[in-house]
Amino acid sequence: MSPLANRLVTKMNGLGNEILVVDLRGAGFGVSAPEARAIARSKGLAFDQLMALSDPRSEGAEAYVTILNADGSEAGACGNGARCVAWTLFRDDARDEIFIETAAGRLACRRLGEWRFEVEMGAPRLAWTDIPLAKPTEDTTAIDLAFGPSGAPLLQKPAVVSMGNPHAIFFVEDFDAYDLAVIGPALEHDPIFPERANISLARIVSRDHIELKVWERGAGLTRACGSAACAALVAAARKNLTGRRATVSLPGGDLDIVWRESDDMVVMAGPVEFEFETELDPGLFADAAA
Ligand SMILES: N[C@@H](CCC[C@H](N)C(=O)O)C(=O)O
Repeated sequence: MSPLANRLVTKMNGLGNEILVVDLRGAGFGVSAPEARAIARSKGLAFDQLMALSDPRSEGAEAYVTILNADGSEAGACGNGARCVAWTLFRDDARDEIFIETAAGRLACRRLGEWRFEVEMGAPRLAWTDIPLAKPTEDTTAIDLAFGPSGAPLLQKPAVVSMGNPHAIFFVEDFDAYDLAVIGPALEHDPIFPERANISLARIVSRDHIELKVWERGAGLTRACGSAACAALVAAARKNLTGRRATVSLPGGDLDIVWRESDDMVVMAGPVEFEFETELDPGLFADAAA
């Protein structure tokens, strides 16, 4: 039987990005890719990202967080998930700031209100090797990629940004001309992205407002993606389409993003929602090798 059987999980969402948090600190085991896929396939617990907490690896951090997409792949960053993890950690804690660790680094999380949190998502990584791209590319604000969806204007020259995970952002005017569910999978798997990529369509509304839709690597179309919102603001600011602070409107709602000049840090603020807590049914893992 899977050691995850009967473990307590917390179902939350960040702007409709479906998040499952499982606290495995002290347990001595994590969540395997087949186990993650089995939970994601289940009726009541389907998630976009599963945030698995294990023991912290450095002084002063509350937990190390492994981020798994619905397809079982691991991601370096998840902004909406980080806010949900912060909510679970702040639940019985009077402090207003804590630190979590992820593959992308140590993130400071702050409570702004009962259901609102801020996360320091790290500095963006902008070299082609950081994304990574398959070939040397000097200008990562407009890479050599074009895609011609049927019945819509050509998509070309996306900006790319790593927030600890790879993002490609196409700035478009005809925001509603594209079916991201159709073009997303092809772009996610384009050979220019050896580790695949999260694909965004962005429309500049004003110098401090961006509209964004995201096809997520390993999860598909989601209602919101925090790291994509950070990447979009960085890409827009680098292209001088916005300043270094903007509201990013996603289908699930708004995130406030700031790219701090003083230390290069990208800071994301937004809400979370608690849905329910339950134990993992042992039956879920009957075919977890699949
Ligand atoms: N929804 C997340 C991003 C999750 C990871 C992403 N799909 C990847 O594989 O890089 C967010 O809120 O940032």
